[in-house]
Amino acid sequence: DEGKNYVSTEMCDVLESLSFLSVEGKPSPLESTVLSNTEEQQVYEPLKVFLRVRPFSIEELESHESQSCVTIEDAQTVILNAPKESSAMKNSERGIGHAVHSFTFSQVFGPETTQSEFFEGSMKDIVRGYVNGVNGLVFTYGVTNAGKTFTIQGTSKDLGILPRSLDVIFNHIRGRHYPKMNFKPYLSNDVKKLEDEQVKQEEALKTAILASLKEEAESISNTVTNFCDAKLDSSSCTSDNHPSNSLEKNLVPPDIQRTNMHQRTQASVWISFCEIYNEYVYDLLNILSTSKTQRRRVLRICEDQGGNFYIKDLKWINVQSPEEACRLLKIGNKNRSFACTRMNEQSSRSHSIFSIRLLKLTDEHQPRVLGVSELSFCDLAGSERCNKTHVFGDRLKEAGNINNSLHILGKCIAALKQNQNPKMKPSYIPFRESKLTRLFQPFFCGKGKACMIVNINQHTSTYDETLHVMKFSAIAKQVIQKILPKNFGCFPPKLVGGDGRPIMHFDANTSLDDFADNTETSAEEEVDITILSHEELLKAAEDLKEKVVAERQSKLLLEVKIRKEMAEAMFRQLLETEEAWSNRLEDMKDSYEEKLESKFEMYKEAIKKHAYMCAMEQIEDHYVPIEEFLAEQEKVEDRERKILQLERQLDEQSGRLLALGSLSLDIPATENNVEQGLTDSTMKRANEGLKKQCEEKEELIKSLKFKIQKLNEALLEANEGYRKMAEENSQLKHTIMLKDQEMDSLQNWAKRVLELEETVSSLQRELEERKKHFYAEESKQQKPRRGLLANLKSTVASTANIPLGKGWGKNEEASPFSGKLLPHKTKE
Ligand SMILES: Nc1ncnc2c1ncn2[C@@H]1O[C@H](COP(=O)(O)OP(=O)(O)OP(=O)(O)O)[C@@H](O)[C@H]1O
Repeated sequence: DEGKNYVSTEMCDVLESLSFLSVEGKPSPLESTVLSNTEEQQVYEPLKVFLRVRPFSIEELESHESQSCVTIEDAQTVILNAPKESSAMKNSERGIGHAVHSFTFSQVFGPETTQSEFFEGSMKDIVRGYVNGVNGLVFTYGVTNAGKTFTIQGTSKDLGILPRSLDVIFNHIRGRHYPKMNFKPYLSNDVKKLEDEQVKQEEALKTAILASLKEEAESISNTVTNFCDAKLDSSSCTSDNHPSNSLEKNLVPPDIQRTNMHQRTQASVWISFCEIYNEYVYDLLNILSTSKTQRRRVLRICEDQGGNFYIKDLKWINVQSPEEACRLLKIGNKNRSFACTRMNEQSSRSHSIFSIRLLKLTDEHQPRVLGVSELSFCDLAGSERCNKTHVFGDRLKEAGNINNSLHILGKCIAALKQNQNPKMKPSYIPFRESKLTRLFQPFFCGKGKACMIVNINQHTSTYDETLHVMKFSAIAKQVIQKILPKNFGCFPPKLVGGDGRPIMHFDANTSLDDFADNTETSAEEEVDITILSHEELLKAAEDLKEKVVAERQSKLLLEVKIRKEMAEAMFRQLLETEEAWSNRLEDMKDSYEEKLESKFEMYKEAIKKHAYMCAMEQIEDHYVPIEEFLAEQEKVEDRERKILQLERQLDEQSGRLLALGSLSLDIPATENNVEQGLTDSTMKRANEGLKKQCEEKEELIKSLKFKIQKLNEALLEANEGYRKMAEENSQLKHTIMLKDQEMDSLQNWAKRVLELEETVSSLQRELEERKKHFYAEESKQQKPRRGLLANLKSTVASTANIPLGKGWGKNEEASPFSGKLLPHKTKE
């Protein structure tokens, strides 16, 4: 199945034959066809894992180290035999694991392999891909003293893969080397065009860095010359005068070399060298002052828009020859050891990364950038584990960090392996969990080609660690890499000016937005305190204390401010709540008052009615019929009229008497006396009658007033009664409300109970069905049984008229056989 993913070997060859440095900005017709389909651009191939077994040193041979641990079976296979004292052997004796393990690799290089053989056998693809524009990563993995640094850097007499690769690269670009420094690598894959002033700064920086190793410059150039001389002597050399040419010829296909001669492209080579120590990144090309108080600057890992990580502010130095590059390597090593000496550590305690960036430019008056490719060599720290090394303090911290980053590398590789299996659930690849894996990420995500070199020694004392390394590499070997072969075709570099702003667009799709500020993964400046002296640490502690105090104060102020704001907010909320409640209270009061008033009116009416009824009852006792009253009234009126008439008559009579006064005094006087006597007596009677009636009426009025007073008192009493009733009424309402709430909750519970009952009944039904199904299955299975037990069971079942399965499952006590049969069934 994996084979389906691979583009055929021919396709790989075609892709690789498209030289990164041989085209003039436009893809060749062949390239166009290859790149027209995105699927076709991708090449899938397994991660190359090479094993290199270190030879025993003279001392080791003299101390009679056991030589039976590692056996090279063939060019791909190696066998590990656990020595007696190893944990692997002890475990295998206890039945855990095996004492012998076989591992396969892309290629196994035995102890007798020379540096040159190893380079040719392992680096061909990577360097060829690199000069063709494919990014490359080579990392060495193994325990301390296994030969990792020897493999990458080598010695001055026996150069490792790094100086050899440099030599091949420079030979490849010979005659087309871009002499200026005005195009510089920028961010992860971009190029910055420098102003003249910046170019001068670059040159000054380079001179300063190289000057720091001036005294050793001679020996470096000797080293490279030695290497060339060595190559001249080697059997692999051809008659070519330049030894490196022969090496290049072996690596770069002849057709590419031919093509290159006629192409007008140029290349600019830039170098960086850094280390990751205790999860801090340091630039090894920084000029370190001799002052012990100077701290090394910690660099940050940032992420560009494409999600690629790069080291911010890492120095990239332009090199014009492999000698210069080797000098920078030496300076980096010196800086590393200088820092290490100050920290009293060994070189293997950090991961070092040496990178070479190749910028492809057009050969014009004003060159354009065609592509960027990067080749990185990573010398990983020794992979031994803390428990084995018995370390404490700083060493334990180092070991922890190393183990952690290697562990995360292992996790990433395991996740990559798992993700390429379509049957398995894709898992998260924890690239971001360590600085090392962050920097490795692009190489495992199609943006480069990685290759792993596993270094082992044959020591019995480190057998368990070596076995661990081998197991790790066995997983790594199964990882399939997806490679997008044309770096500049897939990830076109952006060109920015000295100020970091874009100055040229390489294609129509590139916009200014693409140059937005990159995201930094860590916000704070990191400082590695492990490199400080006691006094410095005390000072740093004091500074930190002050910072803590200041921080606490600011936090306190902030807290006070927040609390104040919260209190204000709460107060506002309380006021609002209070207002809302008072409004509600007012509304309630109004509504109750309305209700009370209406009730009060009702009761008033009722009381009025009642009072009227009572009054009517009382009035009945003194009832005077209206007709009688009217008749009496008429009588009174009649009498009043009569009185008036009599008074008028009296007036007339008196007038007449006055007129007759003079005529006859005697007679009229007598007549007058008689008439007056008559009138007086009549009036007296009438007055008496009237007085009597008036007295009677007054008495009636009095009694009526008294009744009204009584009625008023009754009304007051009724009011009081009404008030009490209203109070009772509100209490009753409150009680009813509480009861309603209880009722609601009871109803909810009842609903829940009903639901649960339904669930239980459905589960019971399901259980019943399953039981039936199970019994049916069981009886089917039992049918073909022939034998005493089967007959016995069927007999018992038929006799007891109980299904056999049920008898076992439910009626164990009822069946005499059940006790014996049940355990048998459970076993089945
Ligand atoms: N293939 C080899 N042939 C000869 N000598 C070797 C070989 N490999 C390693 N050595 C020697 O073994 C010693 C340890 O090698 P080296 O320093 O490269 O180990 P290392 O794995 O890088 O250790 P560390 O992790 O501590 O840096 C060195 O003296 C080196 O010269």
